[in-house]
This record gives sequence, C-alpha cells and structure tokens, in this order.
Amino acid sequence: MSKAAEIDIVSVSKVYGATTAVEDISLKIPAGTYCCLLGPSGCGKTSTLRMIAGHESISSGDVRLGNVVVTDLPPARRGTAMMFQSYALFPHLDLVDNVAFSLKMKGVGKAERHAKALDMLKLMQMDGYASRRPAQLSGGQQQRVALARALITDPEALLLDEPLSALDPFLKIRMRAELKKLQASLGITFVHVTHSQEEAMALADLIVVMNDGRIEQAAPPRTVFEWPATAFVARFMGDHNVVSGRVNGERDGLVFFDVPGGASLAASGQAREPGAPIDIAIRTDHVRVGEAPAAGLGFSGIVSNVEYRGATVKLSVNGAGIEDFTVILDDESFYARPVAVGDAVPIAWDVEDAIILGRLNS
Ligand SMILES: Nc1ncnc2c1ncn2[C@@H]1O[C@H](COP(=O)(O)OP(=O)(O)OP(=O)(O)O)[C@@H](O)[C@H]1O
Repeated sequence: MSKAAEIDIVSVSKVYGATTAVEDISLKIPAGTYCCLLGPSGCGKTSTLRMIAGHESISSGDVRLGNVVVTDLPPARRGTAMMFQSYALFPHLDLVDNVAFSLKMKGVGKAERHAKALDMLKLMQMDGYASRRPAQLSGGQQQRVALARALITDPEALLLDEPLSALDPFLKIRMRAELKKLQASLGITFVHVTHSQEEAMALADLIVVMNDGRIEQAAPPRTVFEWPATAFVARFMGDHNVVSGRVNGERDGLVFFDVPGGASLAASGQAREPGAPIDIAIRTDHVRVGEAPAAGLGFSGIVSNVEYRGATVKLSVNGAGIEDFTVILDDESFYARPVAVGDAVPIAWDVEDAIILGRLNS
C-alpha cells in the first residue's frame, strides 16, 4: 500500500540565534532504508529530523523527498509523518479518533476516516482497544497507537524522535523488534533519532553518527563498528581503545608513531609527515594478553582492574603512556591464564586490528 522515497539532504544548516545546531550536512538516505541518526545530546540530530519533517525551518540548503524539493513545504504536504518522543496522543479522544485525527484535519468524512483508523489499529494489533483512551493503555500500547496515527497518512517516510526512550528496558527491546518488523513490512523509509548505539546497531541499515552539528560517519552498522572513521566514532560506538601519538617514520610498509610517555606503535596506512598527529582504534576484544607483541603491535602494562562479566572478563591495563586500555577476554581464555590487579603483562594485537582514524586531532 505504501511507497518509499529517497531523502536527500543537501548542504543543510540550522542556526538558532548564535547557535549553529547543524552545520552544512549532506546525506542521501536511500528509499526503504531504516536510518538511525545517532549521537550525544545536543549534536543536532533532533534538529535534523525536524527539518526533514518541516517542523523546523531550514536555515540554508535543501531537503528533497523523492523528486520533490520539500524545503519550503508545510509538514502535511511533504509525504512524511512524525512520531514524537512523548507520543503526543490526545487524552480526551478515544483511540479511533486519535488515529483518525490527521484525516479529520484533511476533511475526510467520518465513516471513511474511522474505517481507515480501525485498519491502522488492526495493523498495530490494537483494534481490540479502539474505544479506550490513551491513559487506559500501557506505554508499549500507547506507542503502537502513536505509530498507527503517524502511518494513517500513508507517508513515504516515517520520522521517529527517540521513539523508545519512554519505555522500560524490557519493553524497549520488544518494541525495537516490532519497529524493525514494521519497517520491513511497510518498506517505507524510517529515520529514527537515538542516542543509543546499541539501538542503532540493532535497527539500522544506515547509521549516521553526528557530533557537534556535523556528520562524522554514515555507513551500515558493521562498517561503523569495524571501521570507525574518526576517534569520536570509535569512542562513541564503544568497544574500542583509541590511542593517540605522533608519527615518527615508516618501516616495512607500516606507519610508526610515538605515544607521549612511552609506547612506539605501528599501523598500516598511508605515509604521513613525521610529527603529524595520529589516532588508532584497537578493538577491546581483538587483543591478546601474555604474548610478547611484534614491533609496534602492543605494549607492556600493569593490570589496574579485573571485572568478571560472566561470558567475558574485562581488564584495564596501564603502561607505556597508555591509560585505561581495555581488554575483553572470553572467560575460557582468561581462566586458562588468569591475571590479577598489579600483574605486569604484555599486550599484543594483529596489524589488521589497528585501524587508523581519519580526522586528525592536533
Ligand atoms: N529552539 C532552539 N533554540 C535555540 N537553540 C536550540 C533550539 N533547539 C535546539 N537548540 C540547540 O541546538 C543544538 C542541537 O540541538 P538538537 O536538539 O538538535 O540536538 P540533539 O542531538 O537532538 O539533542 P538531544 O538528544 O538532547 O535531543 C543544541 O546546542 C541545542 O541547545
């Protein structure tokens, strides 16, 4: 029943007085994609979503939906629908009237809009509650009604602002699966704002990591996780150690760099000027403990913390100018050769697990 549209964001900025909330971002979201805008509080993701929806004016640049430039169109004429964090249901209306609301605004007759609202409630498995009011529903049920209300206009793209944040952790995971299923069955474009990397990884085909009004990386979840583009992305996605230093030279096809206070490390990548700053990311679970490293592919340090986590054990190691280096070992490898706080241990990794990060911090 529905159609999907590509969303094309072209050099879009949002300025509120002296604050630049979004700075010249460009992004193509292919039709039928589940896209998550991910980033810390204040990075500009809600402003971006609201500009796509038309609830916020665009300071400069354009937004296109399919072949239509929607930059100056009101929300109701864009082919988008928005689901708000608070669900924004009308407390005094029953579910049918809540869901039918936007059709009423469009002048659709009562019988027709009620029939369509019931269809949408059925799609969300809420038709048995049609005459209730929002306060008589659980959080998850309210969310389904809010989805029904957004989808009744048959949008080309559904925009969701932190849709799971009001739910308890158990329901959050259940509704997350439902959102993913719904998007797959409708086939329309979803743009979902979240600050949870776990949520974005679970849902998205395309993760857009934002920081300080800009896009740091836009890629499928596995790419963002395995090959973070910047130190910010590596830190924000977690499960990586970010180590910084200055280039000292090249040997054997590797770039060597010095970490202030100790280690000389290496990574494979393009030649860089000696003295240039460099950041690398090393996956916390791609590290070996107790094995002497090859040149530049590890360091020696002192274990400062050991945390048992069930299937895994987390170690913190300090040494050679590297602080709080995190190592995640599976419980079997840890208990085969346990280490304790205060032990001196060599840490080693493979060259392909040292990822050079793109944006240089000087
Ligand atoms: N109406 C406004 N007037 C002035 N500044 C605003 C307004 N709305 C947002 N901002 C500012 O713009 C920046 C980006 O805000 P935005 O809400 O887009 O971020 P966000 O990433 O969605 O954050 P959160 O996760 O906290 O909602 C912030 O510095 C915020 O304070």
